[in-house]
Amino acid sequence: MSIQLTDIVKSFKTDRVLDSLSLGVSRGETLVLFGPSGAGKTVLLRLIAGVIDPDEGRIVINGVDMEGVEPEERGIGMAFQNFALFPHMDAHANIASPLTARRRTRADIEDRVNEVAELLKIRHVLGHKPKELSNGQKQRTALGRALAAEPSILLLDDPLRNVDAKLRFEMRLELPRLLKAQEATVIYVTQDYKEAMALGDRIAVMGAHGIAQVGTPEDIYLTPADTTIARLFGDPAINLLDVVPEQGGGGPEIQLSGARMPLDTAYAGVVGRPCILGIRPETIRFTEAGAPGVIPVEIEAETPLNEKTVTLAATRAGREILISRPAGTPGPDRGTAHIAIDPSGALLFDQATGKRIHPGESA
Ligand SMILES: Nc1ncnc2c1ncn2[C@@H]1O[C@H](COP(=O)(O)OP(=O)(O)OP(=O)(O)O)[C@@H](O)[C@H]1O
Repeated sequence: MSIQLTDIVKSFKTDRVLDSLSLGVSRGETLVLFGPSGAGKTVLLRLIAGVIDPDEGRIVINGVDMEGVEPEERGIGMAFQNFALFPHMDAHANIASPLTARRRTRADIEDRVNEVAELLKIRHVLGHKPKELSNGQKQRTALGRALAAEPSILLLDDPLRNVDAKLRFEMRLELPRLLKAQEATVIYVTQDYKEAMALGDRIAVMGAHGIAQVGTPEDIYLTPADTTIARLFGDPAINLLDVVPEQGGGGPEIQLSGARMPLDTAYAGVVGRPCILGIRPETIRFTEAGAPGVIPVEIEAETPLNEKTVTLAATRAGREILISRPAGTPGPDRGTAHIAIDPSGALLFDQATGKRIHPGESA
């Protein structure tokens, strides 16, 4: 492990922001910290950087306990939300500053500055002073400086927050390559789930009391620990319907719109238990009436969403369901339509706690 946090506690007055948090990040891994405002993401980065100290717990970096180790001795590069650029230097000099300090050759510095400026799309403003840069450009310059320094550990606090949507999209595609090429261990904070999924080897989802779930983007998307996390990932959001599974002829099933949707037989233990059925909009498809498990719905509205078309439909009981399909593929007109839900993608959560019910779990 490159970074190992064990039982970290941090309070401000009576407010316990981090409560016994443990987390390990492997060498070369990009770990995304994802969560709502106030969850303690920045506090966690500041603790690792050594700007503040934990009340309890241990921080070990590359095998060395960091207690008493000054921030500048920790070998960490940072780009925080407040840009902290040198105001009298242009963007080029700001990005080059860690390399100049290390007395790298001029040609070396030029190559490195141009490489990060190219990636961050700021080559055209390299001659500008911070006051002539937009917030998004300042943020990218600060990120460029952190990248140029090539630290073995890089802490990035929402570095694309002020960057417009189109650039964010492009950087989501390009940043992972650059971070991998750096071979740095990266902790990357964001509130944008798409950024989290694009950049993270793993994602740590932070809730009110620390880390709610850690896993690969796929783990978090396909098997979220609870309904809150399920809702945070996905656009359109996951469908969540209150249901009570029943015993059918071939195994557990759910009644929807007068039809019967079979559940995986591993869910036999949930018959009679109040559950929430979670269905991702893209796992539902329109189909013909008549086949077993096909559910009739009324189409209410349709809207384009980026590269998808999203349909709002209602069951006979008036429960609304979102269905998404690739834009340009045919869909039904208004009126009655029929849908099929892939049971292998259906998730079940406990109605009382919101926690995901694992297949094979008994009542
Ligand atoms: N120096 C401080 N003094 C008092 N409270 C603080 C201090 N630093 C952070 N906090 C509190 O700790 C909590 C977590 O703050 P933090 O900035 O880590 O949240 P965050 O998850 O990074 O949010 P955001 O995404 O908005 O940056 C907040 O309630 C904040 O008010």
